[in-house]
Amino acid sequence: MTILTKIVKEKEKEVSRLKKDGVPDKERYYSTRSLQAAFQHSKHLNVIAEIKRASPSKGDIFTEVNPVQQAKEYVRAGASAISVLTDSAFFKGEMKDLHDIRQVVDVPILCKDFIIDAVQIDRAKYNGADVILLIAAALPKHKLVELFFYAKYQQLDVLLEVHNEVELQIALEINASIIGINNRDLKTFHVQIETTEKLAEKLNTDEILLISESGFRTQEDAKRAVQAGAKGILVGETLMRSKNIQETMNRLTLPI
Ligand SMILES: O=P(O)(O)OC[C@@H](O)[C@@H](O)c1c[nH]c2ccccc12
Repeated sequence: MTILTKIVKEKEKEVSRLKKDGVPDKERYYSTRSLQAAFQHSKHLNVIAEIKRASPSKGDIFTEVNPVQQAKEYVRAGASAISVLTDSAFFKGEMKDLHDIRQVVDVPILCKDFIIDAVQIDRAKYNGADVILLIAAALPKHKLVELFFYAKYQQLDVLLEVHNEVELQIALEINASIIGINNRDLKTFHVQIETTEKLAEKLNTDEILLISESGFRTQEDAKRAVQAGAKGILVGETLMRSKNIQETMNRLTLPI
């Protein structure tokens, strides 16, 4: 069984619990901020800085992090958006992290989770997400379509994540306007920036907002994303391990 299959199985249990208990805090309402508008015409590479305590591929990364302080520091250092891993079973995150961060930062916030049901979209929305992630590899097309439109209806932006040509084709058929190319294969954990370079050729990046995800460490990596037409990069581990977030951000925030 691949790790993705394992995670999705765990999510099925989480969804049944959520449905049974109901989504808490339904009364909260946040107006959402568009990541698309903020990124599409920007003159520099936008960094989506991620709060990532641990991961199945790397184990513990920075479990004692104070997510609110970390997010504030990201924004101070120039992050265009914050990604919060809210999965607890595999990434040691919590929905509360997202909620708490929403109280203190003004940039768009991405709820990074394995969404397989609309109830998770409700929960993300009620906790202050502006953008949700949908992973093409995790869902059949009809389900992707259903969740995509449900998120739109909830006025959320959708980052549709793909890793190969078949998934990219599906994203294009759905008319996704923000596409994330994950350089990491969620089945093998193998990471290569080349994935973005190869798949980006099949996209009109003037019309579709391209985000390159995973594996960014050096300025050279960021340069390759810019050359492929990406307007943003999603960076987790490198920032979580950084001893000087400002310096790391400066290194990655290249002009476009
Ligand atoms: O830590 P990295 O290599 O910078 O990667 C960040 C981000 O792209 C990665 O966390 C990610 C991309 N897609 C995902 C889907 C689920 C969980 C995590 C992810």
